[in-house]
Order: sequence, then C-alpha cells, then structure tokens
Amino acid sequence: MSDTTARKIIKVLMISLTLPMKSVYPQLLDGKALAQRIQDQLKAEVERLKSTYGRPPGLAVLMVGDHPASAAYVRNKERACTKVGIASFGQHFPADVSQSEIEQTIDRLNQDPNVDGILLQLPVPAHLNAVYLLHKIDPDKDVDGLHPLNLGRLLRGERGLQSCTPAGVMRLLREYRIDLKGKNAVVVGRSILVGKPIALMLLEADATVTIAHSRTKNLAELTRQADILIAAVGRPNLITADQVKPNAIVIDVGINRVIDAQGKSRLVGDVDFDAVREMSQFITPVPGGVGPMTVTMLLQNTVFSYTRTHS
Ligand SMILES: NC(=O)C1=CN([C@@H]2O[C@H](COP(=O)(O)OP(=O)(O)OC[C@H]3O[C@@H](n4cnc5c(N)ncnc54)[C@H](OP(=O)(O)O)[C@@H]3O)[C@@H](O)[C@H]2O)C=CC1
Ligand SMILES: Nc1nc(=O)c2c([nH]1)NC[C@@H]1CN(c3ccc(C(=O)N[C@@H](CCC(=O)O)C(=O)O)cc3)C=[N+]21
Repeated sequence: MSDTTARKIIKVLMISLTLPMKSVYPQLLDGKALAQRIQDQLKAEVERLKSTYGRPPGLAVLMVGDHPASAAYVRNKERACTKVGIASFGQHFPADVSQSEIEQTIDRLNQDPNVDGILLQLPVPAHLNAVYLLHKIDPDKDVDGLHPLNLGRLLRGERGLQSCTPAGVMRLLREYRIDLKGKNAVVVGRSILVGKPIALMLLEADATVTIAHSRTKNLAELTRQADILIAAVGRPNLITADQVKPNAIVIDVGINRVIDAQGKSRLVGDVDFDAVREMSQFITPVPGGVGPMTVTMLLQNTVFSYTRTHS
C-alpha cells in the first residue's frame, strides 16, 4: 500500500470516528419519535377495539377561555386523537363561564357511555374552583390522573390512571434504558400536575429524590448533585450549564413561548439548551421532547380506561 493511500485510509477512519461521536454524544431523548411509534401502536389497538366492541374510545377535553398556548395544546391533542381514531368530545367555554355550567357538563360526561376520558385544561380562570372541578371527574375517566383517588394510588405505588407528563417522562427514560436505581434525582417544581407526581414515580423507580421549588435555597448547589435533573417550572433559561453535573440526564418539561432576536415567536423549555447539551449525557429538546409524550400518554390513558370498562 502506498504512503498516500494509507494516509487517505487513516483520514477516512478518523472522520468516520469523529462524526458519530459528535452527533451521538450527548444524545437527545427523542420524545417526538417515540410518541409517533406509540401512536402507531395505539392506532392498531383502537381499530381492533372498535371492530370488537362497536365504538371507538372517546376523550373530552374541557377548555375555559382563550389562552393561546392552551389552545395550541388542545389542537395538538385533537389532531393526535383523529390520527389514532379516538373520538373527541371537546368543549370550549368562554372565560366567564359559571362554575355550575362546567359542573353540569362534567356530570353529563361522567354518565356518557361514549366518553372514556375527561380532561380539564389547567389553569382555569380565578373565579372557578379548579380543585372542586377535578374532584367531580369520575376517577375511572380521569385520564389526567389528577383526582385524589388516582393521586393516592400513585402515592401508594398502586396501578391506576397516572398524570400524562410524568408518565411520559418515565416512558422516555425507560425507552433509553436509563438506570434510575440509587441515582440522585432532583425535580425543580412541585405542582400537582408535574413536579410532585414525577418525584413519586422516580421514587418508585428507586431513585433518591429531592424536590426543589421557588423557596429552595441554593438551588444550583442541589441541581449540581443531580444525576437526573427534571426542570418543571415555566421559566426560560432557569437551568444554566454551571448548575448541571457533567454527564447528567436532563429532562426539560418547561414550555415557554419567547420572542427571539429576529422578532419571531419560539417555543423553549426551562433549560439553556445549547450550553447544557454540550455537557449532559442525555437531554430532551423543546419542542420534540416531553410535550409529544404528554399527548401520547393521554391517548394511552383513554384507551386504558376504555379497555377497563370492556373487560
Ligand atoms: N411538556 C409538557 O408536556 C408540559 C409542560 N408543562 C410546562 O411545565 C412548566 C411547569 O408547569 P406546572 O407545573 O403546571 O407549573 P406551576 O406554575 O404550577 O408550577 C411551577 C413550579 O415551579 C416552581 N418555581 C417557580 N419559580 C421557581 C424558581 N425560580 N426556582 C425554582 N422553582 C421555581 C414553583 O414553586 P412554588 O410551588 O414555590 O410556587 C412551582 O412549584 C410550565 O412551563 C408548563 O407550561 C406543563 C405540563 C405539561
Ligand atoms: N390538565 C392539564 N393537563 C396537562 O397536561 C396540561 C394542562 N392541563 N395545561 C397546559 C399544560 C401544557 N401541556 C402541554 C402538553 C403538550 C405540549 C406539546 O405537545 N408540545 C409540543 C409542541 C407544541 C407546539 O409547537 O405548539 C412539543 O413540545 O414538541 C405542550 C404543552 C399540557 N398541559
């Protein structure tokens, strides 16, 4: 072999070695791709159920007011329902709707045999009592997992309908075979919708869990200890690279709409993505990470609730 041929071979080998390293490390946890695969499976399952039992699973999403981000989320859910074959019974109320009108709607949907899942989009306007409305939803149709009975089951480690975002995060971690046993997990955010149920699920998976919130002192000191860091706050760039342990697994739940330097509206998470991705082992992008998994878990819960009533 001539000297130049040998040099060429070495060059090609070097390029092929560096390319995959750059593109694979750090790895993106691709929620969008996994969501598509699960939705394809659900579609086949829904077709089978429909031909066996004569009706498709049904989901009712209740939205109050005109919050633009919520409206986009509701549209995404309806699109996904159509794709998978789930019937939508969505209802959109004006911002000044009365508590009793929503309660009556929930009562009617609880009784409706074509409806398997009911979700009340949060937050609701201040004049409504969200907690009471969530209590009114039949626990067997509570596909958002927010009824006290379902949250209680989660606390006890029992099977039941589980909150979609936390369930989606756990499914994503499982897909990438991320070992949680004995790992330090730090959850930033303690809402009933995201922070608390994620912390409980990580605990159930044998992680050592810390929950941080707006009153936490020395947040950076805590987050730097995290092998698994979950950001669920709703503040762009809350988590910067100096707050992250090298090689950590970073899950960005935050969804924030910001105006970029070009004056364009853009969706970002709570993590300074470009800087943090350089030093983490795995990271979820926004968009394309946790969001599509949330929608998919909602569809999965609706199908689960349907199959329970037919078994
Ligand atoms: N990707 C998805 O599928 C979903 C995304 N989201 C997004 O996730 C984010 C969180 O949602 P949600 O839990 O409903 O929001 P909430 O507003 O209910 O909760 C936010 C939490 O963040 C804490 N917090 C606020 N500021 C700080 C701070 N500076 N440092 C540490 N903690 C802080 C609050 O603390 P305290 O309790 O002390 O006030 C609270 O516990 C939002 O961006 C939301 O849009 C929500 C659902 C699904
Ligand atoms: N009872 C209740 N349950 C919820 O689960 C709930 C809620 N209320 N209120 C609002 C938040 C927010 N949320 C999102 C879910 C998916 C996307 C999503 O699909 N995002 C896409 C992009 C969407 C886009 O581009 O518009 C993504 O991240 O890739 C976004 C936001 C659920 N929430």
